[in-house]
Amino acid sequence: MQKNLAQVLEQAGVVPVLVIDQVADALPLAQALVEGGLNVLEVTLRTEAALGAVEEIAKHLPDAHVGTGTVLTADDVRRSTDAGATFMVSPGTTDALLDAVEAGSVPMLPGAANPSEVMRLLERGYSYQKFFPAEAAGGVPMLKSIGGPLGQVKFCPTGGVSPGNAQDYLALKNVVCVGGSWMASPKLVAEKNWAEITRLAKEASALKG
Ligand SMILES: O=C(O)C(=O)C[C@H](O)[C@H](O)COP(=O)(O)O
Repeated sequence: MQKNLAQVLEQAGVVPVLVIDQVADALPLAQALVEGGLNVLEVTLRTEAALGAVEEIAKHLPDAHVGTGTVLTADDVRRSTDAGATFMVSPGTTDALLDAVEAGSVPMLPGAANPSEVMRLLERGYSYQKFFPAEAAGGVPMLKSIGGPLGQVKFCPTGGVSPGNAQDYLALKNVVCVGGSWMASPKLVAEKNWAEITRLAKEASALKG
């Protein structure tokens, strides 16, 4: 169920988490990130422009894997699928959300923040999970501890991940990639500073090692 997603995440390294306010920014932003070596992009469904942005990237940038983030409901699953998202990411998990995902065709990276949530997702077959909010929920020590009894689960920690701590996460055996917004901050996007976004993306992509 998460098979194709696993391959995408294994090569991602760092996944930019994007908040896009204007559809017109989607393509230049995605191009800037891909040029910097980051080709797995999560567009959060937090703005009116998000689905249009996903459509644009999916249609015009075949080198990128574009997914949706902040997927909370069955309706978000349907809208993500219609827009051409190749994966979805949620901050946490509900049964209604998982039911909708499993009835559909687009793989999900569901969110968990503690061992019980991790176990519940594992029971339903999700061995790749987002660890959110990573820093606030215990960061590197928490993931190391979870990796003892639940070593078969691989995580994409997101939330508070930065250039200063990304490598510590990526060095863990149970971390497949990390997510973060630092290389495409709302300020840089508003300024259309694509060159700086590419520079930060290059730095981030060098962290994969
Ligand atoms: O929107 C979602 O679905 C989320 O899960 C939240 C994002 O992953 C974080 O907001 C990114 O965190 P920062 O890198 O600390 O900005």
